[in-house]
Amino acid sequence: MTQDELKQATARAAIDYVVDGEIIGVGTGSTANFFIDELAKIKDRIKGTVASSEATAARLAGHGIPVFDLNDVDSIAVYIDGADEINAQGAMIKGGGAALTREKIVASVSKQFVCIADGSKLVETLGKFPLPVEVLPMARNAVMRQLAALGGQPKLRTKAGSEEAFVTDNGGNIVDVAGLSITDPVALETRINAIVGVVAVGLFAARGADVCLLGTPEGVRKQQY
Ligand SMILES: O=C[C@H](O)[C@H](O)[C@H](O)COP(=O)(O)O
Repeated sequence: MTQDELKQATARAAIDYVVDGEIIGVGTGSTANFFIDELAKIKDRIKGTVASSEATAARLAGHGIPVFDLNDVDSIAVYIDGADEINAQGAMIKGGGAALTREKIVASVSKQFVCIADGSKLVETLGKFPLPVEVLPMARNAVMRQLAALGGQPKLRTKAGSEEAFVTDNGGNIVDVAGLSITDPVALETRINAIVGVVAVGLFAARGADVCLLGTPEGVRKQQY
């Protein structure tokens, strides 16, 4: 099976977690896109969605699925999203697609977090994938110095094929921190959150996944935390 087929299988399995008549939180990225396409097939069963990025909102709307502003919603039954890495405890690195801040907000108000990922995302220790951190543009160099002091190698994310800083949906920049071996994800998340100028860190550990649906050649493996 190709990686895309594994992503599609896990996205399909996530439909079992959709709660009828409720609002569903929807993540960002290639795996989340497969989920959106599956959700479109049962769109009449749900009240609507809250999107974690402009790209996700556009794809949902393209399928005719209602997208609500988070401020107009009281509760979200379940949040379904991919990950760049996930460990055996359900802690994740996210933000490869630069959507980490809105993803974290939507996840934080959702009753359940279902991570959908192909098997390559399961790791023993988080950190091989450079850790994305969203920063306010005026603070990026100051924040990068502090991230270097934590032992990582921070690098400003640039627009594809350009030297210009990449700009998120929120007007922020992204710093990717390589070289971290994250043995205590909750502690590092707390430490980076405390740096002034950081908008959000792509460590989802204090609020990790409740369930992971991992696509493997032997089928979709379910892990509950
Ligand atoms: O910002 C992007 C998100 O955190 C994604 O969930 C993450 O990058 C995984 O994306 P993909 O499903 O494309 O591997």
